[in-house]
Amino acid sequence: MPTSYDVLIIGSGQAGNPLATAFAEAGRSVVLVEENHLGGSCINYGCSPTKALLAAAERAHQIRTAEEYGIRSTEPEVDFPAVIARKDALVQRSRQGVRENLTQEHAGITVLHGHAAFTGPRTVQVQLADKTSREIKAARIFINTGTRAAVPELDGLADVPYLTTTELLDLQELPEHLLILGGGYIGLEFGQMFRRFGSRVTIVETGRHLLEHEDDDVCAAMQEILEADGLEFVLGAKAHHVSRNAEGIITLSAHTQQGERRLRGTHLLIATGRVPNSDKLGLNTIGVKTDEKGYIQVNNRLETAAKGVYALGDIHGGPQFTHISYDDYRVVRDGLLHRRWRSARQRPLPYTVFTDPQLGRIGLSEAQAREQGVRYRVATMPVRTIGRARETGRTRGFWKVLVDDQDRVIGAAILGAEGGEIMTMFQLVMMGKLKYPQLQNMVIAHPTWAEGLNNVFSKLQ
Ligand SMILES: Cc1cc2nc3c(=O)[nH]c(=O)nc-3n(C[C@H](O)[C@H](O)[C@H](O)COP(=O)(O)OP(=O)(O)OC[C@H]3O[C@@H](n4cnc5c(N)ncnc54)[C@H](O)[C@@H]3O)c2cc1C
Ligand SMILES: NC(=O)c1ccc[n+]([C@@H]2O[C@H](COP(=O)([O-])OP(=O)(O)OC[C@H]3O[C@@H](n4cnc5c(N)ncnc54)[C@H](O)[C@@H]3O)[C@@H](O)[C@H]2O)c1
Repeated sequence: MPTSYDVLIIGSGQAGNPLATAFAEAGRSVVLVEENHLGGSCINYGCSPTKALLAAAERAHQIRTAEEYGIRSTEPEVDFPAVIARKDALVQRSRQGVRENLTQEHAGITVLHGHAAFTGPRTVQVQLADKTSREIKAARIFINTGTRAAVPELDGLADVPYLTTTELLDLQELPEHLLILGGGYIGLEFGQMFRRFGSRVTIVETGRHLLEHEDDDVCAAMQEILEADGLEFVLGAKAHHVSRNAEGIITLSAHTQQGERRLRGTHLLIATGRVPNSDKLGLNTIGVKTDEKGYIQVNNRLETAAKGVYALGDIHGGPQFTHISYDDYRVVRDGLLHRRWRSARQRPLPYTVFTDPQLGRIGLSEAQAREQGVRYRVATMPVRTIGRARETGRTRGFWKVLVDDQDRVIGAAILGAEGGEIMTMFQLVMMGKLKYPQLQNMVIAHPTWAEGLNNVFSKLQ
């Protein structure tokens, strides 16, 4: 006999956890099934651990460059296991926090550890960790199962002990030379991190520039900055073979426009995107549709083709960010619990690449504005013109802001110190539909990064 609940959540991701507590607070019986760690990828092997390690890498960089500020220092000694232990402690605390929130601070939530798969309409079989199974029925089912690293078809890869970010985050020895396949978010964040820990790093990317969705000038500036930090790039490269010799040296062979390249390293990180965890969910038994990559198809209320079944977060194809998954939770909570439906397709898309300096992005890029036929003007400003930048010695990068023919901001790419925070100011400007002359004349405390808002529009093309 299946056990019945009002709500079943599959996956303890960024939408599933708050959804469980919201339904429990509204008096519904909730069961949440997680096959791995509570908290999903962001907490356990995504955003938080990465940013904890990036902070350690930045500290090493600051020590290394302290003499530029008149502070004498020696080359920092990176105690890599200690760096990993600090990250682990943070992850443990966050995971524990999620567990307590679900199981102690909210009545009415049952947490099961196991793998869930559909066996019929609104019915799920859970294979529990102790090898027993449970059948569960629920009036509403929410799929929040996220993604895992995509592994490309590459001759020889099966015989090479490659890493994805999950394994790399638990490494105990610092790679001597890290080869990274893929120059996206993960490639750049991990690349700079390991370079600063002391590894040699080579990034191999198929595209002709990094960060495929950004404007050429932004990508070129990012590449220049990272090259100055000592990262090496092989762009426009088609990797076709990989092998490892008896000494543990990995050789990655790639066709490039300059001819064949054979790149040697001690470790290989695969960072070529993600694939959805939809393949072992039994979706065909209930008629949930997926696209050709396996992402679940949903409407703007996040409903799947099966009645009463919803999909939230990365599993419906992105954009794949924690804040988007969390907003999916808000869409469903408001719609189902408060009868206030809002479209999940109409929302701003802010994001930040956490390199140093960061790239904060909101709204249209210049290429997107052009493609969409939007009339726009561009303002750019080197970060070094901001007083705060010169005082703190953080002068790298530039701000790029687009305005429409009504003088309203329609997009920003902030490559510079605190790029994510400054981008969020532009997001507020866009929300408030402010016109750029209002920013030029706004009284801003001196000397802050925000003062750039006064000046960025002085060179509006
Ligand atoms: C290295 C890395 C760094 C990142 N950094 C950032 C960042 O800085 N900022 C940002 O916004 N985003 C970042 N992301 C992306 C972010 O982690 C995800 O977009 C976010 O976690 C949303 O995930 P989700 O809610 O869809 O599901 P997830 O958090 O992925 O959770 C899905 C859960 O479902 C479980 N599960 C899967 N199948 C089943 C099943 N059949 N039964 C039971 N349980 C199941 C999984 O074990 C997992 O715990 C990063 C990702 C990675 C990999
Ligand atoms: N700061 C953040 O918000 C953050 C950080 C990390 C990850 N994430 C999320 O995680 C997702 C996954 O990150 P990612 O970096 O793996 O994916 P990505 O899609 O950002 O980048 C993958 C890159 O790999 C390249 N590539 C694909 N196949 C290749 C091959 N065979 N050889 C060489 N290059 C190849 C692509 O051209 C692309 O540039 C991101 O899309 C993002 O949503 C976000």
